[in-house]
Amino acid sequence: MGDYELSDLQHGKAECRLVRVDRSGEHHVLHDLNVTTQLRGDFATAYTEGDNSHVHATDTQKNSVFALAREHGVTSPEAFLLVLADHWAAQPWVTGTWFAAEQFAWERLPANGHSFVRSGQETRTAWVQTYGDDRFVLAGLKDLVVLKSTGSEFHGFPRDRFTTLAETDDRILATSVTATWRYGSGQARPPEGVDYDAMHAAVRTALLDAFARTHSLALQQTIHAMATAALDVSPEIAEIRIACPNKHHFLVDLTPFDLDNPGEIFFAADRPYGLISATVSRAGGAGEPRAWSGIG
Ligand SMILES: O=c1[nH]c(=O)c2[nH]c(=O)[nH]c2[nH]1
Repeated sequence: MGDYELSDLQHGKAECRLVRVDRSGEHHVLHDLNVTTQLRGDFATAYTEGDNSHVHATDTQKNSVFALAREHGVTSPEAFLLVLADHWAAQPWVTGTWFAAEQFAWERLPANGHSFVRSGQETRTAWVQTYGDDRFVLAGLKDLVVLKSTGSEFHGFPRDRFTTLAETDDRILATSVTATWRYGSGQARPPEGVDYDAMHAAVRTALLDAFARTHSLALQQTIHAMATAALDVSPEIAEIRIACPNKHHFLVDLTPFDLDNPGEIFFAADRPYGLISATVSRAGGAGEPRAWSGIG
């Protein structure tokens, strides 16, 4: 047998679907989460020898999601993941943890205080990672689909023998935003007292506003404008990553039908699509690659 090294081991329960009904007020409040747990630590002998004496069963981890939700409630996904992190980081053989949550939005129906309709196309996301006593909190959203029907140009790109794309000074710009930002200010700890719900709402608004207001010369420029608008929301946001597919809309040639097409009829292609991303951080701020480890 060769000489091999084992690394990057982690285990946990993926996609625990947790719904919590808060009945404390006059109207019920729903939190609908998809929670993933992962533990890192001294678990090598489970892999090399099948010795499970250090393995916190993924079933136990799943149970902790539901029981800790009952004990601590769920205010925001970030706060709930911090509860899980504090619990698991303190267990034997655990040197690090990684928790992720997707949150689906529900809106109360007017008829009464306990009927809901799923609202919002996008999903709110959150991650907490621990390395010993260090804590990192990331928040974000995905599948935020936006479109502007003018105010977008694309020209000045290099032309070579493979280039066929026409330059345009008026096109549809459409994308599905994935944005992830890190709360922090230098120390490997999230800032104290962050209102994660309010902050999330403010960043979402800033992203949408920047998308709408930026007269775009490239999706790249729009991404940069959205990222800087998000950082402008609060000094508690240290860095943000944005990834956007360019959902191409091609003007259809209607001349075979003796029709003009003054920017009215488009073919919405679903693939291939451009895929454009960037991270924007505060100048001089320490990047924290550990906070992003494992996050796509
Ligand atoms: O905004 C754009 N950025 C690109 O990099 C690109 N490439 C492309 O073909 N169309 C576009 N549009």
